Amino acid sequence: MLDGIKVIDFSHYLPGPFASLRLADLGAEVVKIEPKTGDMMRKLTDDCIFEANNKNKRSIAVDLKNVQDADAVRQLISQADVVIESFRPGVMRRLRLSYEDVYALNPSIVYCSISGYGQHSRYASFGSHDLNYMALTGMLAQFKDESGRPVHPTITLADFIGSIHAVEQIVSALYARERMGKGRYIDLSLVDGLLSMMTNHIVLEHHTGQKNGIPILAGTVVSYHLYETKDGRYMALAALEAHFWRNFCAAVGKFEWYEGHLSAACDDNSLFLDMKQLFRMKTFQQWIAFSEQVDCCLTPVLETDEVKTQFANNAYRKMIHINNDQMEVATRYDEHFLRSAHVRQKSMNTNIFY
Ligand SMILES: CC(C)(COP(=O)(O)OP(=O)(O)OC[C@H]1O[C@@H](n2cnc3c(N)ncnc32)[C@H](O)[C@@H]1OP(=O)(O)O)[C@@H](O)C(=O)NCCC(=O)NCCSC(=O)C(=O)O
Repeated sequence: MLDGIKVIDFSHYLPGPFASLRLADLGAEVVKIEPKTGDMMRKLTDDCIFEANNKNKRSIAVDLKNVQDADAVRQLISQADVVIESFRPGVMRRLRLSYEDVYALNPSIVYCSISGYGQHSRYASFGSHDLNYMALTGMLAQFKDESGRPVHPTITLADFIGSIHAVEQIVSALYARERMGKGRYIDLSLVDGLLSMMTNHIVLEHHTGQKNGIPILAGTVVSYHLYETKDGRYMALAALEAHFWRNFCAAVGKFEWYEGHLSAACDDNSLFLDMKQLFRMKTFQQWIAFSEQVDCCLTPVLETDEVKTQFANNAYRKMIHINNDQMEVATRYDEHFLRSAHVRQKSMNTNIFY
């Protein structure tokens, strides 16, 4: 879909690389510009993480502070459609690779700067990471333990949402360029991307005082809740509509529960106690078997190593697959793409990492 689009990607860590991976998987030709010392993600974590976020791209290692290397990169940019960078604001200007510098070389460029706080805010010069963005947007406050302490997230939501936000903006800018003949600059803040996911929480609290988002989706009713099984695993029941709840009640032989569809998930409610007891009567596997028979929005809460095996649909869609002995997760479903994707491309010169 993005065949013929050339992306020069200076970004490091996760948000920019995952954005350019998505563009590569959509057909763009991506050249990753790395420092000669390597991307930080190579140093901070396992190689497989670097590979997973940078497959399907070419890569060159250059010293951007060296005049010859910088000129070679400018040459690449002059023929490119998109530039992505995610340094602290000001870095690209010092390297003489700011939007204005690049625009002078290639006025139709779509140039996306990814940062924590935007390019010009009071906080722009501060370094920052996913945990900071989660903390500053109210997102982290959504994950608390029973004593009210925030739980350290084990997924970098701001990074991933920022990547998708960047792709959305870049693809829109490319589309606008088709119609109007002009590129543009995108000032993409990871906080902004995450904040937009807090829309419902912020709006609802402002207008009604209601905390923690839409109550009916936040575990407050019996039909939309997590239940523990006999063997200590969990099932996610999301029978929001009356017909799903009816199906559930019928399948467990409890027609008398029907009226309690949206009753409170609290221990004062005998129906909730009965539901908890019911779920503790069967094992996780027995509830999985039940969930595959009854159309009631019931699913197992899977561990990471189970997502491929315990939900047949994930295997059927081939989003997770083994390619040349490497575990891969696709960025989108497309039968043709999945057959041909992820062939590692050849390096551009002798300085390359792969
Ligand atoms: C991630 C950062 C905190 C890292 O901060 P720093 O380590 O202090 O790096 P900076 O970006 O300030 O500067 C990078 C420096 O490396 C130099 N540099 C970079 N590439 C090159 C090459 N190829 N050659 C020579 N020099 C280079 C660049 O010129 C800068 O030098 P000087 O000009 O001499 O300074 C920051 O980049 C940042 O806030 N970025 C925006 C938001 C972001 O991406 N956050 C991380 C999300 S990922 C995440 O949260 C996570 O994974 O965890």
